[in-house]
Amino acid sequence: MTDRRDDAEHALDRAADEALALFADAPGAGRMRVRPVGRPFFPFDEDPFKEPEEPEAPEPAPADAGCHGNRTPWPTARRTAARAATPPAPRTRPLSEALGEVLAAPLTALTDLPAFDTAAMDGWAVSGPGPWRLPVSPDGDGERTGTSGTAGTVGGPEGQGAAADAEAAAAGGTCGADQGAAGAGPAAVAAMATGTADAVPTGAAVLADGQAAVGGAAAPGAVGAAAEAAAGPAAGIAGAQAAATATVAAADEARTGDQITAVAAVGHPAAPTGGIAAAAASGAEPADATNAARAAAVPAGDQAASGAAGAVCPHGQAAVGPAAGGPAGAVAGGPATATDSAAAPGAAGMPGADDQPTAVAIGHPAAPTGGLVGASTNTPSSAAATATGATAAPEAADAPGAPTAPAAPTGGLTGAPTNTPSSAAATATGAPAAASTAVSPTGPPTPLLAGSPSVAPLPDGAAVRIATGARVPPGATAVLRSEHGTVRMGTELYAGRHVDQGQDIRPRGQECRVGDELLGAGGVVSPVVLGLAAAAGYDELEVVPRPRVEVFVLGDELLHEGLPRDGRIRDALGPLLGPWLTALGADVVGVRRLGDDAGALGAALAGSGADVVVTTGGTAAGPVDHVHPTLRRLRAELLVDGVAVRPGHPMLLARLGPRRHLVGLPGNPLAAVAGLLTLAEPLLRSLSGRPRTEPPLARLTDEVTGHPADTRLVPVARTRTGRARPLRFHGPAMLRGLAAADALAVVPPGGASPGTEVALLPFPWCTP
Ligand SMILES: Nc1nc2c(c(=O)[nH]1)N[C@H]1C(S)=C(S)[C@@H](COP(=O)(O)OP(=O)(O)OC[C@H]3O[C@@H](n4cnc5c(N)ncnc54)[C@H](O)[C@@H]3O)O[C@H]1N2
Ligand code: MOO
Repeated sequence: MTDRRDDAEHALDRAADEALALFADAPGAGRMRVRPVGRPFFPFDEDPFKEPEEPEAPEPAPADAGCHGNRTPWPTARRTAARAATPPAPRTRPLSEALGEVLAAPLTALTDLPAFDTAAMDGWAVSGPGPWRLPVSPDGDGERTGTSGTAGTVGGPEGQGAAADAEAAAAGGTCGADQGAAGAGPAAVAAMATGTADAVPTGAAVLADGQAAVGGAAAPGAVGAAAEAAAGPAAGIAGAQAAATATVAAADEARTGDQITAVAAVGHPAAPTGGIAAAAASGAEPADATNAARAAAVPAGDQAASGAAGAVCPHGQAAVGPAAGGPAGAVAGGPATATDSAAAPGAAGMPGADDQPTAVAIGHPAAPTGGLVGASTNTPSSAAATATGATAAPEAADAPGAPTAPAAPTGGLTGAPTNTPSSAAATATGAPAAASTAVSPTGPPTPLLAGSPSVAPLPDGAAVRIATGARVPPGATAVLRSEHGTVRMGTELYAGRHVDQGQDIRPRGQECRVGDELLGAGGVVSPVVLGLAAAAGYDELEVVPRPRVEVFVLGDELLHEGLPRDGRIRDALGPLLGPWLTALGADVVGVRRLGDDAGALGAALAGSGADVVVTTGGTAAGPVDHVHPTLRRLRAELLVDGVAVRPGHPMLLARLGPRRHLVGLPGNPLAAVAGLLTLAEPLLRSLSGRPRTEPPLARLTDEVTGHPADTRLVPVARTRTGRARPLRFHGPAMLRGLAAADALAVVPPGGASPGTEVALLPFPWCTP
């Protein structure tokens, strides 16, 4: 059946081809011949894509060129178009505006990539052969398990607070986009925790949409500033931003042993009253608690609190244990995963703020004292603020009146529509005393997170929790994946399998070194190039500006909507050409319908500021074909006036002035596309700085009857085996074959037999 249909199709194709040949007006119609199989066709024995040895000046069209004159051979026409113009001077464009433009200079790495050794997996950075010792909390507590964090869920009697255990926050303290906003709702929120920095790099900041959110570890001096900022009467966004800023700055200066304050601030853009909920943790020095309390003392107060905790989302819609609370603050319950915590009833009780139903409490079970704070921000690249130091008060989870936290599908913290590229992390502990580093035997098991500014060295035999993307500490020899490690006694880490040196560490410079050429000049800036450029440190790119192109659609018979009627037809080229030209690298500044009005065409040409004007129709010598007369009047120079190609032979290329050109496309739609790919494509390629490329070749599945003297351009579809199948409905006025095609095949005079290799002019949206 298929074969018979194919046969029928091919018979139709052949009939159409023969009809075309019969109507051919070129001399030598009787000399029809078929090229031998296996030889690429380049009409006139010349490769149309090959650069000649000597650059040629464009040849002016012969005086008698045109419909019946000495039309330019197709390969020459393409070369002439390619040489008609040169690219303008490059310019610098921000990344956000460079898409589709062409690199004027090579893209050279401004940094090593990765910029530093990073963990490729979540797990532990380890030094030397195992087993390894893990850091421990001051109370001797270590990690509970090899792979999951511990957390308690609770709200105090006053129902306030959220605390995040370091593990839990890192693993699941998220503000997933699917999760409902909770906590402070539209109000701005700030959450603050005090404690002791347990590692130099702790803390960082997260700002999303500019409104929000920091978890920061701050030196004592900075704590007050941050607190003040957060507590400012402006509250809301301003306060949150100020807090964020202050905390970021402070975090950079934090040193081991510093008393720190983790501040998480979120301002919602729509915050009407600007209330800030500040959550202060204790388990720290009283002075810090005071600062924290100051931060909490917000005029709008409905969410203000001390001893409360916050889980913060970058967009600020979410997630805090917002309400006021007693000094007892948050409390911690038993072990639980972050997810459990989030879903747990009463996890975040908050009476007195009925419309703030949620806060998720994740208290560290081992936290010795005081209210605590966990602030967790989350973004795609992950961020979390963590705190420990909650006081155990298991009964608090059942506090009457405590609203139920919504069952968040994932993540330990309440969610808000969120996720932004910015990210950071903060860690704080409620440890009242001594300094600790990531590997201190007295320090808590603090994970190293992506975005940490610096990393303390890891001594031989030690291990520390690390997240994917985090800097690997100096001295680390490998990363042990979390699923491959087992923690015993809380402080000993065993590998379930052999760990190779360097395993799961992405070494600095693995992808490129600073100065490496990532892409050559002439590359088109694709979405991927934008990403690569950003990763490599670029804010802007040097590009060739897109040529400005204006399309003039000529023809009184054209309708722009509805069905053909009264002898009039729809304009098929206006809708087709704009996007096609854009895909060829043009900046299409307009598509104008000018009818068949010589005056309007002249005025439009004279007034156009485009680098290239593309006209459709009016190229022949009919009574209302105004293109030639108008070009003559404007003293335009005809570079190509008619091409020995079917369809489309009346196509033309003219120079309107310095750096201004016109491509005249015939009105028949397939003829117009033939002109587009013969003249406009090479002209735009040159103007936009795109390099010339070798045409793809493909063998024909079937014979194509040739024109005796002219090149034929035939719509073809690529088969699964890479052959080119000539398509039906390829008459000059048709679009149907073109719509099913991937390319136009270049068939030389005389035609081509099945299996013959021909050059293709691919459509930009199809892979060759
Ligand atoms: N005496 C001769 N007449 C013609 C010759 C020739 O050599 N000697 N060549 C024919 C060929 S080949 C072509 S192609 C056309 C080119 O003519 P024009 O460029 O002047 O185009 P028009 O006459 O304006 O239109 C031709 C045809 O296409 C239709 N058309 C025009 N614009 C559109 C559009 N935007 N969307 C859809 N269809 C369009 C128009 O209605 C006509 O049917 O000249 C032959 N004549
Ligand atoms: O070949 Mo025309 O018939 O250029 O469309």
